[in-house]
Amino acid sequence: MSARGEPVIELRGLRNQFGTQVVHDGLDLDVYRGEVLGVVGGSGTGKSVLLRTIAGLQTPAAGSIRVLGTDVRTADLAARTALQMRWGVMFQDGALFSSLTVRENVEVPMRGIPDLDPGLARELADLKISMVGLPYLAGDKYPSELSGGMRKRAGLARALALDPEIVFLDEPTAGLDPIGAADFDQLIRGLSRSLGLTVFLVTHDLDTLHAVCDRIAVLAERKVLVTGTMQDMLSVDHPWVRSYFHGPRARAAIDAAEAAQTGEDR
Ligand SMILES: Nc1ncnc2c1ncn2[C@@H]1O[C@H](COP(=O)(O)OP(=O)(O)OP(=O)(O)O)[C@@H](O)[C@H]1O
Repeated sequence: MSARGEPVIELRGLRNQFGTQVVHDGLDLDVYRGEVLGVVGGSGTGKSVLLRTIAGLQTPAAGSIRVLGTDVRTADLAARTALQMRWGVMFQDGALFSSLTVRENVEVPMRGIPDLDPGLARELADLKISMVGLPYLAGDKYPSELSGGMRKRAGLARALALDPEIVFLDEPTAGLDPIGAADFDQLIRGLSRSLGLTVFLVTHDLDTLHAVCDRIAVLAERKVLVTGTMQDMLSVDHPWVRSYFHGPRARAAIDAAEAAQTGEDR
């Protein structure tokens, strides 16, 4: 798909630091409506910090963050609350409340909707649970009764609870076996296409980049070093980018993607 709609996330001059450790400095990034952007980078380059900063869970030291046209840093509380209802976040392992059932977890974001009928909230939650491919009965289960893959799906259902325009996913396939990871990739791809979602996806998983992402942003040297398609990444002359996109794992991911494409073409 074309990755050039209207920008829904615009970062300019972003700076994040913890004490004397500067994680981001002068970071610029645009994310366009309807695209799936994969964010990659070496360990500790600040991928999760970036996600948390955009999603309003962390305050940057400097820079501007516009999401869906609103300046997150200067907006008043009402505007920020309204904005937060237009995105969903899925953390690694789902980050579910262990004392709540899956259905109750999915209902949590709906508590912000005034006068929402409890029966309707339940129906909406069940709809989200089925959208992510969980069996109906999973709604009554507690997170500890689910597999890791099911917990991730439940986390995704909760991120989708309010029909968001943007979804932030932090390493969605980490810890899944290859088949589970491939299934999850297909789920993300399918939902992003059918719902027109913009997806900001932090990952280490080359298969995910191939299967799901329209564009890739590489974090290095405290900023977004480069953005582009997988094809673009292959010609970037930077040590980390070269070793990541040309290493043995990259070769295996390219082979797998080509095999999948051949299967689709038949
Ligand atoms: N709340 C915090 N307080 C202090 N330092 C932090 C905090 N959160 C993150 N950091 C530091 O910021 C840096 C970036 O962390 P982050 O988790 O974003 O990296 P990452 O790129 O997601 O890494 P990985 O690929 O290993 O998950 C790390 O050095 C980390 O220790």
